[in-house]
Amino acid sequence: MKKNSMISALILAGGRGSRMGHVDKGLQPFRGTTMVQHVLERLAPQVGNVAINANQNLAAYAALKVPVWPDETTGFAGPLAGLEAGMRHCATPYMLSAPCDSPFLPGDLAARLFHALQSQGADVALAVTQEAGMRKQPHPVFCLVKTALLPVLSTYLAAGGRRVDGWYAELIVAEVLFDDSDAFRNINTLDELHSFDSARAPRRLQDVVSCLSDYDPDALPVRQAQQIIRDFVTPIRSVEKVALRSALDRVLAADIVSPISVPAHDNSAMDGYALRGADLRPDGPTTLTVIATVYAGRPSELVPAAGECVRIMTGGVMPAGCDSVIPQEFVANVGVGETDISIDAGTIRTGDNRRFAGEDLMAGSAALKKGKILRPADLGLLASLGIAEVPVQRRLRVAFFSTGDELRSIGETLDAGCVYDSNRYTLYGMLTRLGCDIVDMGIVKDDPQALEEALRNACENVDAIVTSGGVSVGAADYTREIMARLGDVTFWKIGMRPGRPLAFGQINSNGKSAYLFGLPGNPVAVMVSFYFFARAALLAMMGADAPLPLLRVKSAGAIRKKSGRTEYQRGILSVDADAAQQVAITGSQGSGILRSMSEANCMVVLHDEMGNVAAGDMVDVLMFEGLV
Ligand SMILES: Nc1nc2c(c(=O)[nH]1)N[C@H]1C(S)=C(S)[C@@H](COP(=O)(O)OP(=O)(O)OC[C@H]3O[C@@H](n4cnc5c(N)ncnc54)[C@H](O)[C@@H]3O)O[C@H]1N2
Ligand code: MOO
Ligand SMILES: [Mg+2]
Repeated sequence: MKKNSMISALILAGGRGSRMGHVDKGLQPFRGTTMVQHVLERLAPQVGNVAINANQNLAAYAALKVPVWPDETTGFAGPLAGLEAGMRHCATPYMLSAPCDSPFLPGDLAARLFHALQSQGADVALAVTQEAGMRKQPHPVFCLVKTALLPVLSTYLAAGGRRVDGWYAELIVAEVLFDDSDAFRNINTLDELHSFDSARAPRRLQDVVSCLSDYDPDALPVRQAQQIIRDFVTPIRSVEKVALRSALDRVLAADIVSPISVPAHDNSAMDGYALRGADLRPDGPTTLTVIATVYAGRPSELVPAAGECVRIMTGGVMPAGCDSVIPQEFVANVGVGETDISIDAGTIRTGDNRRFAGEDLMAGSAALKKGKILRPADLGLLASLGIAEVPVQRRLRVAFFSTGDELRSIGETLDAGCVYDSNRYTLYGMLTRLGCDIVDMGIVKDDPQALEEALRNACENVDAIVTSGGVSVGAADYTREIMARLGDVTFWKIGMRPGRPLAFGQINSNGKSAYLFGLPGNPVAVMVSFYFFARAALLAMMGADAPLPLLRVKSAGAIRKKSGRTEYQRGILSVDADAAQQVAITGSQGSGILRSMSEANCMVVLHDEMGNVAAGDMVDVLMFEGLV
């Protein structure tokens, strides 16, 4: 991100911190340093210089080696007094402000506000965010103002004005929509501070790994790699409300408690006659008089007396006193005008064909749990509760690219020795099906500068990055070197086939960070590593709870397998002559044979301890497709 030397930044740290128990917010410890230091580190690369507005503990702020300016209007007059102090000392034509309790602010805040201010001829540009289905949320203290407005601000303050939006009402304001509302989160209470600190604390991989007694990055068992990844990633915390249909395949962000009982009344499960079970004679036919008809949606006030019944349709509300329904095909209509019915002894028992109020969902009970991925049945269930909008996790943003000089995109000439890039298409498919917002960054050459640029660019814009290629030990594989330089990334050789090399960690650029999955280049290896490492991690980041069930199936033939490593063989599950399920592997299992994946409908998971498999042995299988 380029610095804009026409802008000075001012960190607003002048408040009383009353919601934090009157502590100085900016100086609160946060992730190894202080809140204000985080804000400073995010702003410094964007602007010419940074200063702080503070009214207490001035020496502690001055220790950050930036100028500290207290309010000139007395009595903790709020953020406008801070802006006034900042503008009075500001030597540049523009001043950017941000509060000291917003440690996640965007790396492009200055650039985007500046662009909007200039292009719209505005006095002030401020950040706004909008979550789907919600109203726009302005963030008035994340603003860029023209320093020349100082006299206007001083006049407003002198007249007793204190509200930031009140002052803006006198100005031309440009609003800039940022799509990451997480970035503007401010931390108001000590509780929030502590929960952020522990929940999103950037742990080092070293700390996670040190919990394992027998860690060997060059011979890491699959289960250990999965555990390290699971322990390292943390869920995103941004929630949005969406209309029910848009919630399909999204991750539910809060428990849903049933506001009503479904069904709301006892009702009939059959078209037939509602009756009192006590009227049924055990020793001979029962004759009952039909006194009315009840249709679904049209409850009746009638209360049948002994010896009476009511014709009822499926879903019709059970009349008071009735507890059983006889389907109409089991009765004989008798009597004059067929007003009576006759039921043979033993045809039904008391309570048959009656559906109870709340038997599907009881008012006040948990209908759906947070973390569930909403499938068609869940949409229906929510609809049955009359719920029109659902809180879901915001979509995870994932960038991906392929690395390698030998790669060509489809549409390009396939030069000698080159291959078409297929990994970007398998990754596109897998990420899309997982419900991620994807950014396809194309092919990146085996060139250190291009790789660094691509990784930094991705890091500043997404939650996670998936790359393919360059993670083994080849001479042109710069990927490892650059990844390691940009953050906390580890390189493993995992005890598995295919997919042995894997890079995993977190990289940083301009105050932003993103998780990184450096998958191996071989076309089958990239898919297998995605399914068995990246998938679970991305789901965990989405806050989703979606374990994969393994089926146990008979192997149709013998399979060669080395013990001491996990092998993921591509298989076809079918039924044999006795209608029993069996699985056969799909011919050549090389890591470059993508056909083996395409022909397969499942993966045979052969665990570490297993050796060769004989025909008829039971093996674990993971199906590629679900029902929908
Ligand atoms: N001396 C060693 N060599 C290799 C080892 C090893 O341990 N020691 N591991 C092998 C294994 S296992 C794998 S898997 C690969 C992984 O290699 P890289 O991640 O470095 O990937 P590349 O070298 O860039 O490419 C490998 C292979 O895959 C083709 N490829 C790459 N990207 C794509 C793409 N987007 N679309 C289609 N095909 C792609 C590439 O052309 C190479 O053929 O390393 C082994 N070597
Ligand atoms: O593990 Mo590599 O994936 O064999 O090609
Ligand atoms: Mg390589």
